[in-house]
Parts: sequence; C-alpha cells; structure tokens
Amino acid sequence: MVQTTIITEAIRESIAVKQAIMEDAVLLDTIHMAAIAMIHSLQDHKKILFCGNGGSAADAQHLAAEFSGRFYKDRPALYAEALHCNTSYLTAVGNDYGYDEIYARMLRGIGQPGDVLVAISTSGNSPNILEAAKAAREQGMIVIGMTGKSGGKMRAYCDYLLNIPSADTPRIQESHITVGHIICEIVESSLF
Ligand SMILES: O=C(CO)[C@@H](O)[C@H](O)[C@H](O)[C@H](O)COP(=O)(O)O
Ligand SMILES: [Zn+2]
Repeated sequence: MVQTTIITEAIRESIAVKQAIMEDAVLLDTIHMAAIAMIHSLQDHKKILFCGNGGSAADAQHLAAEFSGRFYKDRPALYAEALHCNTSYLTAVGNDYGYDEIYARMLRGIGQPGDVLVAISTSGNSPNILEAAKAAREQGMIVIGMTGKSGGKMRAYCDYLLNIPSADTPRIQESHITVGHIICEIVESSLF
C-alpha cells in the first residue's frame, strides 16, 4: 500500500536522522555547549530569543514557551520569546522595510549583549534569518543556529551550529524539536 510505505519510510527516516545525531560526537558536544551558553545567559539575567519561518516559527514559539512557561519542573519563569508573535509588527515592518528585516529590526531594538538568539532555518539560507543572525551579532548576542546538514549561509554567523544531519526539511524540523527539548531539559535541570 502506497500510504503504508509513506508512513513507514517517514518514520524510518526520522529514526535514522536521530540515530545519526547520536553518533555525531561533535554535534552532541555542540548541543551541550549551546545549553551551557543559555544557562550562563539566564544566570546573568539575559534573555533567550527564537526566530524561524513556517514550521520553524512554530518550533521557535514552542521552545520559547518551554522556557517562559515550564518544561518538567514547577519553577520560576525564564525570559524567552519567539520574535514572530506580534502580527501588527510583522505586517508593518514587512510592508514598510521588507520581509528580510522583520527579525533584524526587532533585535536591534531589544537585543542586549549576552542575550541568546536561537535562529532556526532548515536550509540555513532564509534571508530574514540570516539578517537576524547578523543583527544579533552586532548587538553582542550569542547566536545558536539550528539548521540542516550543510548549515547554509548561517554557518558564518553562528557561535554554536546545531546542523542536523539531513537535507529533508520535515525530518530536520523533527530533530530540531528533539534537540530543543534536550536543551530545555539540560537548562531546567541545571538551574532548578
Ligand atoms: O514546515 C514546513 C515544512 O515542513 C514549512 O512551513 C517551512 O518551514 C517553510 O517552507 C520555511 O519557509 C522554510 O524555511 P527554512 O527552514 O529554509 O528557513
Ligand atoms: Zn513542517
């Protein structure tokens, strides 16, 4: 059956990508270091900002809410936000300055040295995410990139590159959420 093949292949590929992450010592180390960077920023009363497009915007919002709401533990809120949640802002800045500017402009307004930007792009090439990463660096922020295998142009702007070993957008996104949840667990268990 065609549907059964699609279902089992998607699951098989998703497992294979996660298996490849588990066998990539450099990536595992980078996940750990990215979590430590977030812990230090939060201990220093800095904030964690997330951005992405489409499914990655949903991932940005999901992960920000794990920090600002709660993950496993009943504990104080951590300062985390996804940058796409204000549609009035997005439509105004997209309309007046262009879509590539939507996140960069906000970061120039609110980004502080020591804050963290988690920039999520499966291709690593979305212009608004690249502009965001550049603006974050100009503000003295730490940039954690979540991308696919190649890292794309994002590679040049990341302090920590979490490049999932796949070139398939949905499979990459599934692993972004897995890695994001792992980071949430490390951060929460270290701070509380
Ligand atoms: O969720 C999906 C596909 O799984 C889409 O909404 C996807 O996120 C969008 O096409 C994005 O615009 C892709 O951008 P990016 O990941 O290359 O930065
Ligand atoms: Zn998706």
